Parts: sequence; structure tokens; C-alpha cells
Amino acid sequence: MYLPGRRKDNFKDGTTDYCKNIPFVLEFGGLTTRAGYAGYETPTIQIPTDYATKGNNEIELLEFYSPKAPENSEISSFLSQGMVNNWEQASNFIEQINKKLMQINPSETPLFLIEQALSTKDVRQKCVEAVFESMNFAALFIHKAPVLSSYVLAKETILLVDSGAYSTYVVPIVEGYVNQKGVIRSDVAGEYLTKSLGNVWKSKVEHESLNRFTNYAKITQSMKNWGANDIIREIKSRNIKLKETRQDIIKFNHAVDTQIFELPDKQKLEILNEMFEVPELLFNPIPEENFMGLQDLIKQSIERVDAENRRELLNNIMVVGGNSMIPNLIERLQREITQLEINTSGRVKIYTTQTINERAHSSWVGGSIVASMSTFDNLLMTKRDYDEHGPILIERKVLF
Ligand SMILES: Nc1ncnc2c1ncn2[C@@H]1O[C@H](COP(=O)(O)OP(=O)(O)OP(=O)(O)O)[C@@H](O)[C@H]1O
Repeated sequence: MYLPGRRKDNFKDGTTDYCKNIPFVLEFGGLTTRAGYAGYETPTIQIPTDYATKGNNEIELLEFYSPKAPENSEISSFLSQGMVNNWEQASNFIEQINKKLMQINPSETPLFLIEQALSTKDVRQKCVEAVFESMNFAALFIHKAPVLSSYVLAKETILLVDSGAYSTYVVPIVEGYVNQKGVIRSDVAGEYLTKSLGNVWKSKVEHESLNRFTNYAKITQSMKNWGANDIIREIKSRNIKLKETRQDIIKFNHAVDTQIFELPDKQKLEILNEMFEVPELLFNPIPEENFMGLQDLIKQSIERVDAENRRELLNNIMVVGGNSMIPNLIERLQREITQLEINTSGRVKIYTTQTINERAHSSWVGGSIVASMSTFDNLLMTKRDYDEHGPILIERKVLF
């Protein structure tokens, strides 16, 4: 579905070939790659960013919840801490998307690439080289994920909390610009919870039960582990919940609260109070691991920005990302932050987006909006710009 009033009129003049110029909006999330056309509400594809490889440069795309896995292949990724560290593989990945899933024609298509809050100049330059040298796109624009999320809420000053798969970011955005000193990243995110649940559940059922692949005997150990996490994630998203306070967890009533999940081999997995205990880790991580709770990340971020902006940020906290889907997370966060002593006065107000789709893909949706505006063409770095000025030109094109 198109974003209302945003698409067709803004692209060329409605001639039959205008479609080929619709910008391609792409985000490599730690877990999910989202790709699709500007002006749409939802990415056309949402596939695992991990892929299968057989030792050469050839890669095979994966699917979530698939009954079969590529055989004799290892799991690999071109990301490190959410940033691309192997552009050759990232280019191969796009080529596969192109061949198998979307049939875009890069040489006639502008690419809108969404980058992470802490992406560096160095990473960006390498990206520009790859986009024009090996992916062969016609033009490029890069924008930061948190700022794009803020466009979805249509607010210029917010404290964005994006808790995804491998990273939780707290990013102060003041009048549309990221306040870089206040940006905080933590590893305590969705896959930290997946791993913790995996440890509990692997001790309750046989290892092979956490498997959905019919060709299990022919796949490598890394593929088996990947498949187990895929199932654990599915069970997690259906069952975990936060309680209003930490103390409420002890009220777990075995007879009433226990959940049963039937695994693909029909074994029954009993889900007990880990469904409340594990999401608690977002607020109270294991002390030996030296992580901060979400409420403390927020406090630290707010206290790093200038005093004059703190009050407004505290009153405009916006939570997005896969973890924002955990039932009661917003209410619990509101309660935890209200109890903190933060070096500013003012009311705490926590928002999320209107729809689940915007919550799960907020930065992609923001990118889709920006790339469909009539002024978007002026922001682009073209192949000709690249040939004339080199990758450094992108620094003059980015808006943050
Ligand atoms: N309903 C849900 N309940 C609990 N967790 C969920 C739910 N939906 C998604 N998640 C978790 O959210 C995480 C994925 O979040 P998201 O899609 O924002 O990550 P990403 O953008 O791919 O990665 P990153 O933010 O690290 O770059 C996964 O760990 C997933 O299990």
C-alpha cells in the first residue's frame, strides 16, 4: 500500500517507465534486512541479514521460519556491531536479492541507504565506493536510522530508544539533528534475550527438538544453531511479557501462568517464569556482565546533552524496534524512569508509533517517506558526482 499522497505524483510524470526510477530503500538490520520502494508503507522484503556460504564468495539468502536449510553451508554475516565490514559480501547479497527476489535495475535506480547511529566516515566512504563500483546504482543517498524514525512521529526533538536484535540505541535528536555526545549503544537487545531463553530451554528438551529443518542431517553445526535460534525467537515473541514491577515476578502461579509450546517434533516445551524473568534483563542485566539497564542508558544519555534540552527530551521519549513489541515494555519503562533521579526536572512521557508496522520498521518507513518527496532528487549523489569528486563528496550530501 502507498503512503497516502506520497508516491505517484512525486515520481517523474506518470509515464510508463517512471517505475524504474523509484528509489530503492535499504536497511541492513542486525537480524533483518528490509528493502523496498520509496513511497510504500512496508518493505517489500524482510529477510535474514545472515546468509549461507560454501567457502567461496557465493552466498545463498536465507528465510525466516523455513522448513529447509541450505546444505553443507556455514552461516555468515557482513556486519560487525551493526555496521558493514565486508562490502564485497554486501554487494553479493544485493545481487542475490536482485536476482531472486526483486529484479531492480540498479543502473537506473537511486539507492537510499539507512545507516546506524554510530556509523563512521570511514564506513560511509567504503559504502559509497561499493555502491558505485560493484553494486552499480545510478545514485545514492545515506541517512541515519534514528533521524528517519523521528520523521515517522513527525517530531523534531525526541529521545529515540531503538531496541532491536543486537543493539539498543538511545539517541537524542534535537531540532532534527542527532546530538552525537548523547548517543549510547548497548548489546542488551533482543538476541541477548534469545540467547538467555535458549540456555533455559535447551536444558529442558533434547537439542534436536529445537529444529525445524527436515534436512537436519545434512546441515552444518552453524546452520543448526541458526535454526534453533529461529525457533527460540518465534516462541519468545509469542510468550514473553514484562511485569509492572520486578517484585511481581515472584507471584508466578505455576497452575495458571505456565504455557506449553509444541515443538516441530511434537515434544512439549513447558514455559515457566522465564517468560517474565528473561525480559527483566532489559532493566536488570546480569551484574557480572557489566551492562546497564534500559532506564540507566536513558538517564545517561539525557545527562550528556545540554541542560536546556533535557526537559523536552524527557517529555518526548520514543521507543521503537523489535523489543518495543514486548507486552508492557512502555508502561514498565515509564515507571522505571519516573523513579530515577535525573539531573533535570520535567514530566516523563514515553511514546511509540501508531502502528505495529511503524514500530517494527520505523527507520525504513522514515526512509520511504523522505525518498518519495519531490525534493529528494536534489539530495542524491549521482554516479557522475562520484566519478568527478570521489567518495568524499557524500560528506557534503548527508544531512546530519
Ligand atoms: N513480539 C515480540 N516480542 C518480543 N521480541 C520481539 C518481538 N518481535 C520482535 N522481537 C525481537 O526483536 C528483535 C529484532 O528487532 P529488530 O527487527 O528491530 O532488529 P534489527 O533491526 O534486525 O537489528 P538491529 O536493531 O540490531 O540492527 C529480535 O530479537 C526479535 O526476537
